[in-house]
Amino acid sequence: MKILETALPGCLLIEQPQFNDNRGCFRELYVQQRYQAAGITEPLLQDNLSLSGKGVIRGMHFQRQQPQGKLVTVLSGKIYDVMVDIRPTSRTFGQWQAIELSAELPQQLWIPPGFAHGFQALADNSLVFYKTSSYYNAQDEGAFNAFDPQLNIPWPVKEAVLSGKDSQAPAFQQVFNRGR
Ligand SMILES: Cc1cn([C@H]2C[C@H](O)[C@@H](COP(=O)(O)OP(=O)(O)O[C@H]3O[C@@H](C)C(=O)[C@@H](O)[C@H]3O)O2)c(=O)[nH]c1=O
Repeated sequence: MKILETALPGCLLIEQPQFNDNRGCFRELYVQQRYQAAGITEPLLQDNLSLSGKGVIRGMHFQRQQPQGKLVTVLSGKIYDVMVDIRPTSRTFGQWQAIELSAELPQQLWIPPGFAHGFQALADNSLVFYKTSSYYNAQDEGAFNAFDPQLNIPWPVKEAVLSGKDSQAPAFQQVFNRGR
């Protein structure tokens, strides 16, 4: 397993070994001991799965009191995954990074607690599996608008599909009451 640092401290791109043979392939998605040794020490408590058609944007989401670290794996299709640093004392507060994850490559993304997260599906049937370090709590959820001009995230698919909730999400500055 190869761990690659990203531009945002704490966010990691993980390259996993994949074993191919005449039947197909095999890959371990999470081995607690190994991930803890790689610095992902949070217990991963919940597993989530979402399926999206091309153009779907989910985000930008976070939890306030119980921030969720997320270990993201794409099982089919391809996504443009975006993380935004919302740790109040971070020197990269308000900065974002995007990484493409495809089911064709044995990669994962670790987004630690303290980041907002969202993605756009770049292909139909994009199946995204992610483990989280704290439980989902609808009352604790926060969101800001994926099209916030301050962040200016260049979502690759122009015909975007969002939930009603996400399309009405407030601006980044309105949520955090400060700029970058
Ligand atoms: C996220 C989540 C949603 N739900 C429910 C609430 C709602 O009825 C339905 C769909 O919820 P949402 O519209 O919030 O789903 P979605 O937009 O896919 O939300 C997810 O987006 C990505 C980017 C993340 O990072 C996740 O943490 C999560 O916020 O599923 C749960 O029961 N448990 C969960 O953990």
